[in-house]
Amino acid sequence: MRADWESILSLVNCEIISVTKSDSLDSYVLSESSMFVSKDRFILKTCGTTTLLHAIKPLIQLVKNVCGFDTIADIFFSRKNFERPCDQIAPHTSFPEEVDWLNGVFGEGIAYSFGRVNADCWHMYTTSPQPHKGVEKPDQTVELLMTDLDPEVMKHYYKSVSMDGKAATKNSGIDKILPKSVIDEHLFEPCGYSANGILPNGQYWTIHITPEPEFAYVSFETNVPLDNYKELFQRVVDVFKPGRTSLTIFANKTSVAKDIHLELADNWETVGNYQRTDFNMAIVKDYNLSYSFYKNTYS
Ligand SMILES: C[S@@+](CC[C@H](N)C(=O)[O-])C[C@H]1O[C@@H](n2cnc3c(N)ncnc32)[C@H](O)[C@@H]1O
Repeated sequence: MRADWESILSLVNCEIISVTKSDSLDSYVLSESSMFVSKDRFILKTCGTTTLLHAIKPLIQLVKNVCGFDTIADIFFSRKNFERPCDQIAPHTSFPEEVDWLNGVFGEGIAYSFGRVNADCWHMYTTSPQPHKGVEKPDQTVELLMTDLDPEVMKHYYKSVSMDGKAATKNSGIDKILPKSVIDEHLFEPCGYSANGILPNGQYWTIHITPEPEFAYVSFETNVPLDNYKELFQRVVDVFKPGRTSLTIFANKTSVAKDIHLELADNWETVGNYQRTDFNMAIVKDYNLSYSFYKNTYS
């Protein structure tokens, strides 16, 4: 199986660094982010100039060959606007190009852009409603994409400061964000950090840090089910102290987080030092979705 994953990932331009397995989830730290595989879900997160969409067709074929599954309950592709779109390789040179490519595989889909398309924004593609049922089990994903990072805070993610990944996890406070997680982390040479956290029942979180001041960036993602993410948001921004961050929350109709969007709209205009500058809500098939953008008023 590992050889199959390696072959798919080679098309994307990334490699497996390490693997952690629980009874319901296999978690992979990659050279360019992370991959999570469970019985009924596959998540691939990449960065840089990787070509993530090249994984889709071989993945569909692999799942058919190995598991006999031939129906996709749902798919989501999302990303923030690129800092340097001209550095990207086809089919990732623009969101319309990515949408055309995805439509070529899945038929005419649904594409949205949230936030300010002339500044910070977040693009999302999913398939059109299908004749079969979508994901019925509770499903939620929360993501923070952070920029304007203080070099003092980013210093933990340099080999010259932290001896290894474990030291960076502890010294930075990442280990306190979702305690009791089994953490698989990697500190790159000379800098850069990736971690996957696993909790029971297929729950995961993943953090990727690019600390170089010219293009510093941190991403946090989890599927931990909560009916309010305010404390979690606060814990994440307390660790990374970004000047700016997006927050996206996806939750389907059976998730405990399904009504969080109303709470967000009414009560999350300011969270600690953070002031919301953009807020969009949408209902996409069985999912409630919100996009918020915050600025640190102290930075
Ligand atoms: C954490 S990794 C990949 C995660 C990616 N930034 C994301 O947000 O998903 C990126 C950071 O590791 C550093 N790095 C060092 N060696 C690397 C390698 N062989 N592959 C990828 N990143 C490497 C980069 O300079 C950068 O600071």
